[in-house]
Amino acid sequence: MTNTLDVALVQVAYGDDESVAQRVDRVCEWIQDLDQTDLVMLPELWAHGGFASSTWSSTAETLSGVVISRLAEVARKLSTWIHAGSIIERAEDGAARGPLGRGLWNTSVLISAAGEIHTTYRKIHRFGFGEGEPQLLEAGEELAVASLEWSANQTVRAGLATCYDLRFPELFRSLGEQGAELVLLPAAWPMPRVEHWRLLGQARALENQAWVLQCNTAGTHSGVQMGGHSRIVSPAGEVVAELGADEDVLTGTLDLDLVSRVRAEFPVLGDRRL
Ligand SMILES: O=C(O)CCC(=O)C(=O)O
Repeated sequence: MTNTLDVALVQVAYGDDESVAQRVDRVCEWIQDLDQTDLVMLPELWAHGGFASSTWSSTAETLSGVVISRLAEVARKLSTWIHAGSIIERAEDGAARGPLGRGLWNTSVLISAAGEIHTTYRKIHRFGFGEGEPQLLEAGEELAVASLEWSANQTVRAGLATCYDLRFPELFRSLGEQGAELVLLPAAWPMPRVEHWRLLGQARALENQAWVLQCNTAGTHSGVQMGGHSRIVSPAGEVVAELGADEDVLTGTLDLDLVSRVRAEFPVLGDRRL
């Protein structure tokens, strides 16, 4: 039996006039209307706003807040894994607040088909060159590789990375060393650099011989036009499917056995000099 994973990447568009609560309602309804799939994926900070940094501290929530609770409910109802994209995570009362003492992170959350939080990943590389994320958010310090199982003998090891992380190949290499055959990358990547997004997504897939799912944001918010072009890239670095710039859903079926076939046919990873 072949090991396949059906995926739906939800490229959410938003502006400045929709509240977080309205967007959560809209996106949860949208996911429930999708055809049955094994994994639904959302963009980085789709609820809190990728570049809405002036409101992050007021809209931030804990992992048991509204965004994740609502998506967990949907995952349970549909019996589907949901990669929630990321949220601005606020530390629980009394929990460690990180070196800046802010207690806020850009955290990706993978929810199982049973509606449980399965894996979290706090974005390691903060974007903004001293402003925005590095000023307001703590940096993540731990890699995350999750084992997903969606039916008998259907499994994959998936590494988590977020947006700007795409520019740091050593992170992806480390995920591969921990067994990642697939990388899940939600983003709020701007239109002016969309060619970097496309080039680097293919490079990360090709050099690690792993599937890469890039789920970006659409629309314009906080004065920044988002790039869209969510895509599915194969372990051979080929773009299997790609969206345009508008709000849309990208669906596809990943042949997970392709990872071992590509690695056996062209065993470049074995020639590394450490
Ligand atoms: O690296 C880039 O060009 C965009 C990164 C970014 O927008 C982010 O990490 O939020």
